[in-house]
Amino acid sequence: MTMSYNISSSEVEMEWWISSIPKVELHAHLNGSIRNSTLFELARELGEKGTIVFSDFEHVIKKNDRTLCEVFKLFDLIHVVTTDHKTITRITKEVVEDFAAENVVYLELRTTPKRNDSIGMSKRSYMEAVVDGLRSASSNILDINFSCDDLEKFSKLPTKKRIIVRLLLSIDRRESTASAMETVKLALEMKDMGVIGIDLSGNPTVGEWETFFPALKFAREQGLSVTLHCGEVPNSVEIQEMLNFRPGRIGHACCFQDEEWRKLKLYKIPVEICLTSNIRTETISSMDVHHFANLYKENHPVVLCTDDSGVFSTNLSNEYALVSSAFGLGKMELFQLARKAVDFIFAGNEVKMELLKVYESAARTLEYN
Ligand SMILES: CNc1ncnc2c1ncn2[C@@H]1O[C@H](COP(=O)(O)O)[C@@H](O)[C@H]1O
Ligand SMILES: [Zn+2]
Repeated sequence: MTMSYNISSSEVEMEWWISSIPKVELHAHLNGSIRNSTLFELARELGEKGTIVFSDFEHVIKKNDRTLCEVFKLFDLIHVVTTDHKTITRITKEVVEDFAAENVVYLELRTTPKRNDSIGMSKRSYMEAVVDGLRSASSNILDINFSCDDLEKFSKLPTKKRIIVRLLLSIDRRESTASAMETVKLALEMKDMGVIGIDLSGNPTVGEWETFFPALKFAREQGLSVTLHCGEVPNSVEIQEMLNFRPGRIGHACCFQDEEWRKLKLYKIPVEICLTSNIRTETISSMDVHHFANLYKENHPVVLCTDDSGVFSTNLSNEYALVSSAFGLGKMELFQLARKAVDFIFAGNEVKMELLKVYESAARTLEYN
């Protein structure tokens, strides 16, 4: 008896093709990208020790439809399970290996440095645990202290095992100006460990732009790149202030009014598009009204990203497949979309040149029909 599946052979072929194109991921939160299996394993261990009640945890984790506010409650829960040095090292290693396995060749991984005095964790020791995770990843990862010679070898390394990783330090919107400034100073101290920028994220209904502005301004003056979660909820005043700051990129741009679209396009600020995240958190009601279509049509800089691949059960290949099925992009357009993302990375020209070589070589071997 033959089994019947809902997926056609052409869809399977397309999935395979998408997984084989080199991809660039610019918006991935470390703790949101944790493997489901790891999350359950860690929660079960803490349940056995009596630190948490596993069944309560399981109930929240397994829930599929979550509003944006519920997602932030979930993150607080994930942090209870993940925030110790050993676990942070482990999940960093796994997240990097997972991205490399689907042919992500360049990853800007972002995470919020956390302080927890009760376990001797400072923001710095948290970040050192992340860097240890990068060092222990089994992929041919070019992350820290790479030399130009290493970089030149990159495009010749075996596919699905090679990845360049850079780090962005996130400021959580619950933080004070002093705490945000501490994160920026840490980023500056860790420049030689792959840190290249700052992200502003966290619950968009919490905190004021004025609180973060001094730290973000200082970051930029000191040569760090800045990306902002912008317009996840309607807030015209804040969106305008963020756009006037002229960040290097923004994430989401879901709740923009006409004037804000005009400004975004005038300033040509690249947008990190997170389709599954926007649909699952109901920030956008359905794919057919998603702003990707208009931005893409108008040739505005966009880059497809996962946001929280663990929490939203997606990966970058799946985001490309979604764009193909929802907006009708063919193989050539998908390849060009992936390649164009190189223009918007925060790493410097040497890395860009090497990534372009990866795309040149892929363009010669891939078939587009
Ligand atoms: C769904 N859209 C989103 N909007 C805003 N912030 C988000 C987010 N998804 C994740 N984060 C931010 O990233 C943290 C988890 O990773 P790290 O602990 O930093 O590694 C969350 O606590 C939140 O601050
Ligand atoms: Zn995000």
